[in-house]
Amino acid sequence: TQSTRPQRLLNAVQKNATRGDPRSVVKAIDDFCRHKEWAMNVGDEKGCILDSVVSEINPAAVLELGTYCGYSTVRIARLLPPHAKLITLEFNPDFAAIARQVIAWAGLEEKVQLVEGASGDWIPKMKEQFGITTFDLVFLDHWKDRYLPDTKLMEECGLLRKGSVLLADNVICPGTPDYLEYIRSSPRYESRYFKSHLEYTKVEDGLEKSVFKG
Ligand SMILES: CCc1ncnc2c1ncn2[C@@H]1O[C@H](/C=C/CNC(=O)c2cc(-c3ccc(F)cc3)cc(O)c2O)[C@@H](O)[C@H]1O
Ligand SMILES: [Mg+2]
Repeated sequence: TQSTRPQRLLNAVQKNATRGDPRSVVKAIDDFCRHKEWAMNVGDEKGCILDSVVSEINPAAVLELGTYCGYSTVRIARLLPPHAKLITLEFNPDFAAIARQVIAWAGLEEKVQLVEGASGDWIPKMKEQFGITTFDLVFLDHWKDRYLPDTKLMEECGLLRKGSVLLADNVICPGTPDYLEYIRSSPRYESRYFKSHLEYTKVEDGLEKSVFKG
């Protein structure tokens, strides 16, 4: 049977990365996507911006929306302090299965809780299911038309505190116009655009970093 791109990406990790070495897992995926098959990981250029935001916040509780193959999950989790937790939501079971193996290869299972299901169903359950009060950082990288409804849902569920940071991928390409309009015009957020490029290409894209004012 034909393999899928995520399966071929996982094979590249298992072939080229060292078990327990997150940096080598990130490099193996970037090499695969740059030289073999493009895939929608945040990538190395935007990934460095993600790294700097994570390091600046030093978060205890992170939520990632849209795991895909686990590239950004590994990028974030490798920088987390001991006892910090990253919860990542993924509703495609095939992608979730690949991501679990990528996260395991990096040796980061202890820091990551991959939850299979739709963000809209799980965001309201975060407190009761995982004992989360608020998130210090949320990385939005799932369907682009879900960024805005899920942000409003997180507000309603009291999952954001004064200083919580939302970091959104792809605000230019493919684009998230309704989310950008909302977050940039809302008095409850301080937003900043980090200009970059679409992963593994020269096309413009960027990350929008928004701090919740409470
Ligand atoms: C229902 C809520 C919900 N709950 C839980 N999981 C959810 C979910 N909605 C989606 N997922 C999962 O998240 C991932 C989807 C991610 C969607 N990402 C892009 O579409 C994208 C595209 C380009 C690009 C493509 C082609 C181009 F030409 C240019 C750019 C570049 C990028 O960086 C991109 O992130 C998958 O694993 C979904 O299963
Ligand atoms: Mg993306």
